[in-house]
Amino acid sequence: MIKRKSRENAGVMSESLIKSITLAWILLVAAVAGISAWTMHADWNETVSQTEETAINLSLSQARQAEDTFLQTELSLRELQRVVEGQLSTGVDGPALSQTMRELQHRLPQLHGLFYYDAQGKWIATSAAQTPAGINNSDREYFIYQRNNLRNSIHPGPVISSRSTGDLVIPVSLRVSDAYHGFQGVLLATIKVDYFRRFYSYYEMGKRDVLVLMLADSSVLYARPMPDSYIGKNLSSSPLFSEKLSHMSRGSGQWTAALDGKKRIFGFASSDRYPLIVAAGYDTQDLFMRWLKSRVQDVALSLALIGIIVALGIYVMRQAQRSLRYQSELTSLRDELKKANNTLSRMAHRDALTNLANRREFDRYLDEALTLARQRAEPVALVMIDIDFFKRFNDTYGHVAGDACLQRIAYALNALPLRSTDLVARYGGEEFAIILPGADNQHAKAIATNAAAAIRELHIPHRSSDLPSQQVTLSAGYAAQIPADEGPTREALIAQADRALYFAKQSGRNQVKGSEETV
Ligand SMILES: Nc1nc2c(ncn2[C@@H]2O[C@H](COP(=O)(O)OP(=O)(O)OP(=O)(O)O)[C@@H](O)[C@H]2O)c(=O)[nH]1
Repeated sequence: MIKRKSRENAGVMSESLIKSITLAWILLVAAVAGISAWTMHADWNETVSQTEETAINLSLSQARQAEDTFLQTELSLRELQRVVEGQLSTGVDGPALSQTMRELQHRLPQLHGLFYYDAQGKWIATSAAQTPAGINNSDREYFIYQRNNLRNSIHPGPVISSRSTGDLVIPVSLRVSDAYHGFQGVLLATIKVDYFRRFYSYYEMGKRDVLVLMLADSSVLYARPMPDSYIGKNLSSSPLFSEKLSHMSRGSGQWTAALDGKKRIFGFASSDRYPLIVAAGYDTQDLFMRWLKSRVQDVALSLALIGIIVALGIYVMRQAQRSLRYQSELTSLRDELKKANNTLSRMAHRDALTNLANRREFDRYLDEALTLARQRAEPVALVMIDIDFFKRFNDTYGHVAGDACLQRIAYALNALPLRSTDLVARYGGEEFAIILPGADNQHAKAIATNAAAAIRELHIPHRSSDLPSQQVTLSAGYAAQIPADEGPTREALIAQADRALYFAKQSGRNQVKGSEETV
């Protein structure tokens, strides 16, 4: 029972230890994985914000560059406007104006051409080598815009294909008015889309990164590295126009480009002077792959660390299981040893047949009782008991029955109403003894008489007994002494009780005699 309990305890302990190790292990792996993931996440966020910063800076510089390009163009147009408006009353000198235009164009590499159309859209002057005949430009967007708009401001329009050369150009127009603000035609400068194409090609960008120049109405003027088919595309569905530009002139963010449906990290800037916007977008997937490549070492280190922890955890777990197994085996070995010790100790002090104290224990206990009695000046009594005609019982009923009879007698003696300090022992063979510390003759006689009666009450048949009851009986002799300093010794007390027993036998058996009767 005790053994099972201690095994159960060991089992519960080992289970909780394994649970603790597993929990600590999982927590450690989770902590390392969490810290690594958090570090990577923070690093990626830092990369994104740096990229946004770069995108804003690129957009700003390109917006400034576009602004300069348009400003130079505006200054040229203003100069031409002054000349044309000064000649309106006398009639515009087309060839001279064309010459001025050629000189101006020569100074500005972005210019594709300069033109003046009168109020009906007829070509009056151009920087081109010759004025094409029969072409009318009154249907162009810029012409209609300037005719209907009294504001004296330049108007960059959506990209068109030049009617003179077929090139893609950005038209920048300025109204010509007379003194009464009457419409007197349109001055037009066309800026080569190729100018921006060449300029944007100087920047090192990824294959899927974009740099886009747009008008404020969201139409594309040029988008690098997209083909020309993207020019003129309307991007009003982009978050750039639907959210960002409504409350900021420059900024950044991540969104899916309306241009081609790819997710990018954007920076954007709009011109303060002209309705122009530049956006630089870095492909999120490309950036992530580049970032991941640069972090391969960190990822490998984190994975290696987690691997080491997992391996260590498995090793510790195995060691713990092994030592727990050893511990459990040791516990059960200890239990078995304890049990064996108990058995040995019982065997050393107990009689194997009757389980009463044996002769060795009898001697020890009687010595102890005598020493104690000597110290306290109290008496010690001893009752010696011998079964009557037991040889005959064995002869009659056999040795096995004799053993059983002795066991029943021992049980009955042990069941007598005795004090906790009294001791019943098997003295030897069919002889028993009762040590009664603190008992006088009277007490000892009572116990001996009770013992005789108890055996009689067992009614064990004994047909070869000389006694008329033909049942097993006992004879008992008792002696009580207050031990003096020099005696009595154990042997003396035993001898006294033995003499009384001999007297009881002599007196016919089945009776109790005291040592006082033998004197
Ligand atoms: N069955 C059995 N018999 C035992 C045991 N120990 C001693 N005896 C027997 O007890 C008998 C004792 O016989 P005796 O000493 O002659 O005494 P008795 O026959 O009882 O005669 P009285 O004492 O004079 O009445 C012997 O025959 C022993 O063999 C035992 O452990 N088991």
